[in-house]
Amino acid sequence: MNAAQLTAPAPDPLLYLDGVSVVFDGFKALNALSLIIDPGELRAIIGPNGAGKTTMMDVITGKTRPTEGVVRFRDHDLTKLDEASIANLGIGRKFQKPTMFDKLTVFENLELALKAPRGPLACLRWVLGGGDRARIEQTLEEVGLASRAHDLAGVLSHGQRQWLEIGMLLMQDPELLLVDEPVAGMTDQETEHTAALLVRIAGRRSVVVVEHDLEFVRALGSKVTVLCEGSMLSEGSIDHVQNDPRVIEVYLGR
Ligand SMILES: Nc1ncnc2c1ncn2[C@@H]1O[C@H](COP(=O)(O)OP(=O)(O)OP(=O)(O)O)[C@@H](O)[C@H]1O
Repeated sequence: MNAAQLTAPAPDPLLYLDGVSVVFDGFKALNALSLIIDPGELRAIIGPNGAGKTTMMDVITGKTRPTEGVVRFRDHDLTKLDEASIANLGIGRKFQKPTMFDKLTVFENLELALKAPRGPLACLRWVLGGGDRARIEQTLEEVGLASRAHDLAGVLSHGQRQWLEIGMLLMQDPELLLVDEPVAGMTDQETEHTAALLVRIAGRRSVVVVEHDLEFVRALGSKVTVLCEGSMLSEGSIDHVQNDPRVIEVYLGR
């Protein structure tokens, strides 16, 4: 490492949470949570049930307003924006249950996802251009569904449906993708494919993954944040957090 690299400033964070609390009827679902996600970073979030993982995602996407704290995406104050405005800034969220049109093909679902932000009128007049077709084909490759492009979404396996939904989110070109328990119910092979997929798509965008499956988290090879009782309990490599006595006590040791 040379002197210039040693003194190089850290990149401006893409997502910045500081002192974020959410109180539901006197109960602190988030308790002074701080979290920084860099551009292009892949981050895994783990923690026991009720730790506040979903509430954290809800705060980032504007579904839940924090009681206090700072939530910034680039230079935007997310606490002042509604869900639609936050999505338009480039934050995509994948929920556990995929939402797609079963009677359309994989390609058509991606095509529709590409049109979605253009509004209904634009959709009616919309003709698939060469550039758009190339983007759909690139996304099919990225999520590993190129060979299924012309199959109906309804006949896909559970894992393939999850990948199609990730592909549909990619069509909106998000800068930050939030992914909620992507491998629940997947076979081991599908789980491996999903880890490789998320590693592949991070870099060009940031990806935050909430997951309980620690073998999958290990396969991501990313920094891991452990939440507990609404706060950050530990952060570091999977080996670091798995050997942290506090994490073993509240999460892993049970
Ligand atoms: N709308 C709400 N009203 C009241 N309490 C809530 C609400 N949403 C969440 N909570 C509580 O806040 C705490 C954090 O919940 P959250 O769903 O964020 O945890 P989690 O880490 O995602 O858990 P899991 O792994 O089980 O999904 C829980 O105790 C939950 O019961």
